[in-house]
Amino acid sequence: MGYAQLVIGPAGSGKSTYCSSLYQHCETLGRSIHIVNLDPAAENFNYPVVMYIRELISLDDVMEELGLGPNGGLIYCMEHLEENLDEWLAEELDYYLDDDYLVFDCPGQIELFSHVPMLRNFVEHLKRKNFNVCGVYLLDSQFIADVTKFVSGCMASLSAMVQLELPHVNILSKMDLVTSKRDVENYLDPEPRFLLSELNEWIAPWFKKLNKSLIEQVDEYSMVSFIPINLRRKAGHKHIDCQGFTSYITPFDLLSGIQYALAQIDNCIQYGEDADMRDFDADNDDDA
Ligand SMILES: Nc1nc2c(ncn2[C@@H]2O[C@H](COP(=O)(O)OP(=O)(O)OP(=O)(O)O)[C@@H](O)[C@H]2O)c(=O)[nH]1
Ligand SMILES: [Mg+2]
Repeated sequence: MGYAQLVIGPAGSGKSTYCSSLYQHCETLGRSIHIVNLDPAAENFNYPVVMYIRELISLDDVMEELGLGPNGGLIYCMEHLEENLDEWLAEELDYYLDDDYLVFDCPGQIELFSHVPMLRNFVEHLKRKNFNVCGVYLLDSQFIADVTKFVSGCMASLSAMVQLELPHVNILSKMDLVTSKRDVENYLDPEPRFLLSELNEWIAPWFKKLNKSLIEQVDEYSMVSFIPINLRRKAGHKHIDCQGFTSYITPFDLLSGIQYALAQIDNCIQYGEDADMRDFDADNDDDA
């Protein structure tokens, strides 16, 4: 049994930064994770990779040789990955099976996980290879600055969840950029009624029915809850909250977000439980 996180989310939402922070966090814990970069446009990232899609195909080559634009080129690269799943990925994955933990850093074009089928087929492939996979959706904290943005962010996350059919964890990234404590409290685990009344304040009255059904959708899937993380601020930096209180960021503050997110994700894919069960079975065998 293998374990995997599929790290997705809109362009610039902090996916690659999350992957590198997760790598560092696991390194300090002495826990092994392997990162795979699936972005054919990415030239620089701050983590070691075990697989890198540019070894298979690169966006620059595709754009140059086929005369495609960046988004058409990306779709072409992902289709190429899909066609080569059996050769490239399966061959590489064979090294990473038992109890291995892979983290896939994906490109930020949301069509890849909202309606085009490549990532879904990719996930199916991982499942067939006996991987437990969790979708980790990153949303930039600027989405909570205004309720209309927030609802659109939720809908994009929801469409990824429906399309990929995976256990799903939402992360609100770049929390250091949020200055209003009220926003944080209202949006991390928001009440549908709160969202609806805020939306109705913003949008013309004839959209009320639409607002209601949007919020009902979000509520029905009970996915509107976000784990906040801040990967930018350095320990020791001064933080002044909205009420004017000054505090200093401790290394623990920085760690706690990613630690909590990892625990939630591990729980979704039952990481650790299988090992516990094996230990339990082994103990029972010894007793017998
Ligand atoms: N302030 C702040 N900036 C962050 C944080 N996390 C990421 N960033 C910045 O956000 C920008 C985008 O981060 P990336 O990690 O490259 O985002 P991405 O989702 O991988 O982007 P694409 O792969 O291009 O879609 C970079 O300038 C990061 O330094 C954070 O917690 N706080
Ligand atoms: Mg990236």
